Amino acid sequence: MTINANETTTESNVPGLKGTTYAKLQAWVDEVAALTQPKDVYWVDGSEAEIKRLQGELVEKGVLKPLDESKFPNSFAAFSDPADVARVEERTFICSEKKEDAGFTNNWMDPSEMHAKLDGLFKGAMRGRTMYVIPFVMGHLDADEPKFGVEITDSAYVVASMRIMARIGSDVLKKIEETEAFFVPALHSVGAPLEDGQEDVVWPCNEDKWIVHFPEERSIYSYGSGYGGNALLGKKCYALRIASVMARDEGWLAEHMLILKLTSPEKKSYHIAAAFPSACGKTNLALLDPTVEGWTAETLGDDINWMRFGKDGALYGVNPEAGLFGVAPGTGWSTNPNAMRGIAKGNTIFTNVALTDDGGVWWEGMTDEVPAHLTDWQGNDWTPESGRPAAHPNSRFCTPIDQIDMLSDDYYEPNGVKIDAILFGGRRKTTIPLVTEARDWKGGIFMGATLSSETTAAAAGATGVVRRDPMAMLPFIGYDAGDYLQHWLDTSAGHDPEKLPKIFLVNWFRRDRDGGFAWPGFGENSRVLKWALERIEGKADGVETPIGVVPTFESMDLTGLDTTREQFEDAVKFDDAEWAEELKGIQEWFARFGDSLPEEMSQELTRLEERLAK
Ligand SMILES: Nc1nc2c(ncn2[C@@H]2O[C@H](COP(=O)(O)OP(=O)(O)OP(=O)(O)O)[C@@H](O)[C@H]2O)c(=O)[nH]1
Ligand SMILES: O=C([O-])CC(=O)C(=O)O
Ligand SMILES: [Mn+2]
Repeated sequence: MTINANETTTESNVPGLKGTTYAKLQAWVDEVAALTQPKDVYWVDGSEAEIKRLQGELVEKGVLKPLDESKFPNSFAAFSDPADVARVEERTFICSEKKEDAGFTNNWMDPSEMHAKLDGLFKGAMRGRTMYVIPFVMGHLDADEPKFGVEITDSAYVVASMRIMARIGSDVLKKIEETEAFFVPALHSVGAPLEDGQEDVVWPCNEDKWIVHFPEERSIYSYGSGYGGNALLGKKCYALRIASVMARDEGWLAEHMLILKLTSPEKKSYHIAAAFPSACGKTNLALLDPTVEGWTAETLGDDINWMRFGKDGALYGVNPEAGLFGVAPGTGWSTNPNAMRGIAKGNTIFTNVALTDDGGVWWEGMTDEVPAHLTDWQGNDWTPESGRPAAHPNSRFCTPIDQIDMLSDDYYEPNGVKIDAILFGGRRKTTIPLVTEARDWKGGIFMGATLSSETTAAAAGATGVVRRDPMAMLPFIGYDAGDYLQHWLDTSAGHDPEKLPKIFLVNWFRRDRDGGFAWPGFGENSRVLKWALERIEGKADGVETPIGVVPTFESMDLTGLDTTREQFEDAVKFDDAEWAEELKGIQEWFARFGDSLPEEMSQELTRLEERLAK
């Protein structure tokens, strides 16, 4: 077996690294190679020459379809197996030493039993394939304590995607070596070994899927899927599940949040973090085009926010990712022009979108006009009469974040930005008003703890079912959910309440009496953010309800919108009957925590019960 796939070539600019001087890493790579038996091992250097070569190979194999250069330069479309289109929560495990440390929200298996299981699955799993070694860092390489990882994968599509989503390659490896740093070992295989002479398929994967985390070991194993959050292990697996455990142990917060900077007409800037479940509007809000007069927005992150308290007592957040892995459907020139402009610059991998006849891509909501003919994500002819979506509902674009024109310079700040407000939000047709201000910090944590949302296509399983999703972290908390809530309370305890971010609950998805969206959403959400920031400044009115303060018709800047008082009421109303139902849902939810529910959360529930009973 050669150490580098192309070691024997004589070109001077041969891409790839020649292994590592760091014995601990080399030993792990050797051990994995011995187990998985790849045809060769390739160390990813992250260079331009390397990615060009990989893209060429992927195009030749039909894994990537190049798009028309004049429309989407250096961009490609990939099409997954129809059974490998989203995260698989049922197949995701937290294998803590003790079952109770995984909590009731996670699947658990005894770590030694799981290791035995994984050894069996990974044995020979990479036969006939190249094993790629990707050194990566989540967050900045010059952060105080850079968070390193090394992903081993047998998928070149994963390499190409990781190169967009994280900082990878030779600089990272050099720093790991120099500092003999701790790194999270993250092993991925599509689980489709090739026997001698066996032809590969375009999207190899395995029916049997395992997404496994060992929190104490800080290690990740992913088997059987090539898709997004299952396979790009720096993202959900590391930056949320493993990082949430690191954060618990080290006193910080790893959250499923966007970060947005907003500047008022008076040139005062604020940073807003917002936690919404998958496919509930993070990327769209992160790329907000404000419609409200005089306000400007800049992006810092669209999915993950690592937060720490600074010496000054304020909370600082940083986006550890380098790309966007955004939901394509609904992202369009009218709803999200900032995303569209970024994508149009190219260097993008699209997965499971539809193809236009002239070498472009299309998905539902991209343009108002629907093309007369497309090739759908499964390769079939498609016309508007086909009666099925052309793009998969969870189709995605994977684009470097620095292509976003509105990217804030603060994105490059290794220790992050001061967070002024936190929004928790979900997708609810009823019950949850457009925006509600929490009474105080603990009331806000309660809002996050009881957050609920209808399920979406971002995860396999039924969609449209209301479920509780604490801080939008239900599928991503790497330990016990009650301990996670307690950690939010503990890390913030003792801090000056004046310095803590103000918390709001939002819902862009409420329906009006006619069944349509009660609020126009997207860029118009800037009006809601303006109201929230004016509440912080003590400048906007609101009405007290049992759940918190909601805006009055007069307090919300609706200039230029034709929203009537009646429509606005539909969006913001607090409804007794809906809340009688909601309370039951919250009580049932909290009952599931058993002893691990923080005392302060049951106190908050009692207070809510009292206010609702009045
Ligand atoms: N009605 C309405 N739909 C929205 C709004 N914001 C986002 N959406 C739609 O919600 C879907 C998901 O939005 P995203 O912004 O991609 O969600 P996300 O939270 O980033 O999703 P993940 O990347 O899976 O974590 C898209 O189809 C959007 O068009 C809004 O304000 N109103
Ligand atoms: O993880 C993925 O595949 C995509 C994503 O961002 C999410 O589902 O939240
Ligand atoms: Mn997103």
